[in-house]
Amino acid sequence: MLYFEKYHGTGNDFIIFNGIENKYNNKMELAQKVCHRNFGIGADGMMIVEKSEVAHVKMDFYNSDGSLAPMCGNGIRCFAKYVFDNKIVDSTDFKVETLAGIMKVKLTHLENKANSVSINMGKPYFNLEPQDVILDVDIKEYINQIFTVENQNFNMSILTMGTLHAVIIVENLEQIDIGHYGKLIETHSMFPKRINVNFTEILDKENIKVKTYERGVGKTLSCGTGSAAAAIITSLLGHTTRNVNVQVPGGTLTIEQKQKGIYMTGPAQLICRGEYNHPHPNQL
Ligand SMILES: N[C@H](CCC[C@H](N)C(=O)O)C(=O)O
Repeated sequence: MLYFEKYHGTGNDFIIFNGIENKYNNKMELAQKVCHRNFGIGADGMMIVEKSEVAHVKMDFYNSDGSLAPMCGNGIRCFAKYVFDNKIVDSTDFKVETLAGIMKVKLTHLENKANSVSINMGKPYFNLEPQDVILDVDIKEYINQIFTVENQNFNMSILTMGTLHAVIIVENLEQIDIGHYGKLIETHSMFPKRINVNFTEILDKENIKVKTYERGVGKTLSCGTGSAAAAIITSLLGHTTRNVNVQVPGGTLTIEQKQKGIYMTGPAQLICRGEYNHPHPNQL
C-alpha cells in the first residue's frame, strides 16, 4: 500500500508521494495508474518529493499520461504546501529543484497550515529550440503569428515558461472547441515533444481568461505556467499591464512580472490523504 496525499491548485489536481521516505520505481507507469480517473485515485498529475543536492527539496513531476514534465505551476504550490505541512521543510520560504531550474517559493499560512503560495518561476524564454518546435522558416521567435489548423486561423505565440506553451488569443473563449483544437495543436507535427495550449481571452488591461489543453493530460481546470505564459504574451502585445489576474475555470491566479522573474500567487488545498492499493498486474 502506498501512502499518498491529493491536492489541487485552482482545480488542477495532483497525487503526491514522499520519495524521501520510500523508493518509487517505474514512476511513469505509477503516474498513469494513480492518475486514472476510474481505475486509480484520479488526478491531472503526480509528484514525488525527492532529496536535492542544490535546494531544500526536489520535485519530480509527471503528467497523467505518465510523461515527465519540467515544471508545473499549480503543482509546485501544492508541492510546497505538502512539504511544509508535513514538516519536510521548517520554513515558509524555501527552494525547490525542478527540471526547469530552482524555484523560490513563499508560503502564507493559517494555524500553521499553508494556504496560499507565491513562486518566482524565473524568466520566460522565447527562442525556439529545434528539438521543441520544427518550422519551415528560419525565425528565432514565434510571437503573434497566424497558425492554421483545419482551415481555422489562430493568433499564436510560443514560449517556455517552465515548460513549453502555445498562447492563442481569441475574441470569445466560449466559441472555441478547446478539446478539439487543443488536441490538434498539442499533437501537431510542428511540436515533436507536443505542447501545452492556452486559449486566452482579454477582458481588460488587468484581467484575462484562460482555458488550457495540457500536454499529456488534456483539458484541465487550470494551468499555472500556462496562465503565466498567457499573461506574458498579452502584456508583450500591449493588451494588458505587467500584473494580471488570470481567470481559469478552477479559480483565479495572480501573475506579476518583476525584475527578478515572473511571480505567480494562488491557492493550494489538501483534498484527501489515503493508501493506494496497487492494481493486480492484469488490471489496467
Ligand atoms: N499544470 C501545470 C503545467 C504542466 C505542464 C505539463 N502538462 C507539460 O507537459 O508541460 C501548471 O500548472 O503549470
